[in-house]
Amino acid sequence: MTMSTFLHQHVSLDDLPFRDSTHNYLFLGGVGLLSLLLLNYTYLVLAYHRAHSKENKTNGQLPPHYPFFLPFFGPLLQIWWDHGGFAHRVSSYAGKLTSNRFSVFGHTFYNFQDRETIEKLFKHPALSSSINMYSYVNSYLLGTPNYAMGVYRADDSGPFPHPHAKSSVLPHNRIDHITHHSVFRGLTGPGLQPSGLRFAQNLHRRLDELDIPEDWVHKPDFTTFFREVVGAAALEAILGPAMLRLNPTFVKDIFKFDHMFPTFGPGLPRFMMPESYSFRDGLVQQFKNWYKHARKNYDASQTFADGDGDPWWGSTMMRLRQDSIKGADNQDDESLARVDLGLAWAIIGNVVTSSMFSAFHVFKDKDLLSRVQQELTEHVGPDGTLKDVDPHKLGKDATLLLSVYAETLRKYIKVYSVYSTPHEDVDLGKWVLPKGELAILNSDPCHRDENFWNTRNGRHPLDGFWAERFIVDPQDPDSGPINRACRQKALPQEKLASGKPFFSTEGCDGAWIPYGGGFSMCPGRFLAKNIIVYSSAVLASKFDIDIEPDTIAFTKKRYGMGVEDLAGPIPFRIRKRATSPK
Ligand code: HEM
Repeated sequence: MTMSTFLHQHVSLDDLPFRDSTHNYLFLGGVGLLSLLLLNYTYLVLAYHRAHSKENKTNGQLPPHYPFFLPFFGPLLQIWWDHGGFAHRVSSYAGKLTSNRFSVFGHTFYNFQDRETIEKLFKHPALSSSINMYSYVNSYLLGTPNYAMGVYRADDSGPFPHPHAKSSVLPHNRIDHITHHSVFRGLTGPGLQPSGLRFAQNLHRRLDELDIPEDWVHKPDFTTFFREVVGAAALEAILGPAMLRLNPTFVKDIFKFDHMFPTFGPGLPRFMMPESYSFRDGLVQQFKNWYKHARKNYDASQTFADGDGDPWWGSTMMRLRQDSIKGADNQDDESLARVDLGLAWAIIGNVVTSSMFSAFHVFKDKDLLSRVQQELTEHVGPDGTLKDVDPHKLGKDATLLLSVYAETLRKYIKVYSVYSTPHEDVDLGKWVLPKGELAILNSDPCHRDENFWNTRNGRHPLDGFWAERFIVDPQDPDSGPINRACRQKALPQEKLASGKPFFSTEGCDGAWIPYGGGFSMCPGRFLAKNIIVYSSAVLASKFDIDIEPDTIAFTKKRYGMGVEDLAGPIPFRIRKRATSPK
């Protein structure tokens, strides 16, 4: 029976709201579609609850499908409207973090958020590669040309020195391993301590150049101050002075790029965002200019005394990437400049604003500030100066500043990390991740898990900032980051025996995850910690700072990429401390 016959037999047109039949057909079609959608949605909701009711009874299940009213578009509207709210809904069930999957435009995402699963996921060797994420970032966000993307898309050999047994990728095309090896060497291996020391020198030099007087000076924006001082010092520590000298607008440009970064996410073509595309091309050109110059001038004899840096390539890591990455098929200056742009973004993308927030909280709370200053005096001695302190050492010893650092990342880092399994299904205990599927996890719901974190019975809510959250006081059983019921790991005996309060993230493995986790965990995490702790330390010891606003507003435009975008400037005033060390 056609729609028309059905209408004539069962429905009088007078019952319908429109005079002409076309509109009435459309109206009825709409009602029919809506009913189908409602029926489908009711079924999905029931299936969802049913799946969660068995959640703790069986192992190896597929995570339940999170129900959406519009099947194909999934959560798009919710993400657009309130990404953070959606992330929390899709990550919990009956007040507890859990795992769910959802689909957008036919792509399924396995959203793993319960702690036990996250811990298993981080340890599973089949999930060690971030090559999928890498491919997406390189092509969509950085604009790496298609001819060069082939090796990224084809590499299923994994990040380890030995390729996966089922992979046939040639050694020189093992781009996953090649890139990881280079950043591990530069950021977690022999390059780490020298980079930190170069950062410290650059930071002191840049602050000295500002020549801040002993009388108050007003500045329009604390974030811009951090970009120009901490951001530039960090970039120079890795890319070196020549890059910044040759491209005087580079520091400003990379932060502008950071701001526009999310707009490249959906992969819109050039004609829809020509200005952003050509701005990004301009940045890539800055890298290419630098390569030419560094190749011409580099001389191994000029390597710095730290054994890692040099005046042209900045660090051994940047120099070695020239050969290792370009050794893979179809790589050239253009493609290398794109991935180096990505690395430069990674250097500043989160650490600069996180450093700013760490300092923001230290200076906003006068009591905290004086305890930080006291801690620093104990480190450097009454006549000492932070110029003599290795950031790597401070990043291990400064208990209070370390706790401020960890709490800053807990509160402000809202980041997705992505995992995939190209060769096999992965057993994660309660849940399973099928071969070829994409797992995601989001730090935000974990960082605000009321069931896990210590809030001292609600006195230090997770939306707030508690500078001491990550300090364990052996004399106080209620101290430390984890609430009593969730503490599973024993704390280091020698630290407890010392009787002195100490910094700890012990036992927070699947809960404090600002850097992702597992093998593909952020390799810049140690440098990031040292930068954040050292920046607050230097400012607290050298300057008085009054920050105007008490709270900070965000745009919500880059939820899931780390620190969110600030909605406006943070005016402040600054002066040199009368007792400031040199
Ligand atoms: C607060 C600061 C930072 C945060 C929150 C952060 C977070 C992250 C996260 C979540 C990832 C993805 C990890 C994964 O896929 O599991 C990542 C990757 C990466 N980060 Fe960081 N990061 C920070 C600072 C830095 C710094 C300072 C550097 C460099 C000096 C850096 C270099 C990198 C690199 C190179 C990657 C890609 C690693 C790969 O090859 O897969 N990060 N970061």
